[in-house]
Amino acid sequence: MATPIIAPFPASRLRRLRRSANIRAMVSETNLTPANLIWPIFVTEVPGADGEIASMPGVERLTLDGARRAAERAMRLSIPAICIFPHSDQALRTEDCARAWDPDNIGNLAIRAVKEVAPELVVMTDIALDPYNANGHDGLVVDGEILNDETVEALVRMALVQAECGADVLGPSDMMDGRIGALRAALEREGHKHVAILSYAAKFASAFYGPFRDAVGASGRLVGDKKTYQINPANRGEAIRCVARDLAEGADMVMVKPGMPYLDICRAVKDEFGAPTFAYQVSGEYAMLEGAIRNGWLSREAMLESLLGFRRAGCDGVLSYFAPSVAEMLA
Ligand SMILES: NCc1[nH]cc(CCC(=O)O)c1CC(=O)O
Repeated sequence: MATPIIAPFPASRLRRLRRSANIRAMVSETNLTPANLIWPIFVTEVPGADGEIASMPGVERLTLDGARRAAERAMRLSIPAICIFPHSDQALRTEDCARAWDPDNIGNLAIRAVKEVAPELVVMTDIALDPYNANGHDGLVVDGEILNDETVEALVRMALVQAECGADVLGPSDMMDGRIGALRAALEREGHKHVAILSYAAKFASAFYGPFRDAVGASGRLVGDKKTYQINPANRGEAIRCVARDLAEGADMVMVKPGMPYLDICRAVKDEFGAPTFAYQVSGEYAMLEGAIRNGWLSREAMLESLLGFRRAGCDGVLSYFAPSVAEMLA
């Protein structure tokens, strides 16, 4: 950035350009539009499990019909993309995670349902085994170890089925090594060369995922933690290396996750690589803002301000549970 020349006071009065809404609009450096939003939704196959998620007030698990309505709502609000997260039957979660590549699992049914009603809407998916895993981990667990290479093979099977069902963008959120290269090669080989990969490249081992694990029914199951595969929140250099690696393996877009406590990483990633960069304002960030808003401790402006912060930090877009309410506010 060029160093701005500032005349000494009173020649320079920075308040001149803050005097009215229109003059502020003229010099606004960043903006937030619905095009910057990706809306994550939860879809359940369990009768009676639809409805509000206690730790995410205002966010619901949807039925397939609810997912169709959400897709139509996204289109009406000019939100370009939704991201589908499955809530599967607990009784069908196994150690081999075989349902992850079942074409009729709830995530895949939801992809097809959404594409039926909104073929233009970009459908993003999650690639990780946790929604179908008996022990809540993103990878296969044998004798307490999260296996890397075997998990990558399972993720490839899962991804190909999602692509077959019509997914436009795959979101590997598992943090295994080598998965981007393996996914990209398999997609090319199997006739899905146009399917994009938005890698959860800099995904930290965070306490802010708690409400999400409630939403997908993984909270009570998770044995231990995810620190052997997700990044230590103390590490910035490692996050940059992860992004470099995933881009080199063929990721089309990259993500930083969580969002608000990691805006320095967003800025560094955008400056370093210039690739399409997204942040995930995760469930815990949503819960703390929405909780405070519902208690009257914060105004809804806080939600807009938080999202603008991602834009200022260099993000092209944000996955946010606030997406539909923000798009409504912006309309
Ligand atoms: N594959 C797991 C996954 N995919 C997205 C999220 C979190 C999203 C959120 O908190 O909103 C997680 C949770 C985790 O890693 O435990």
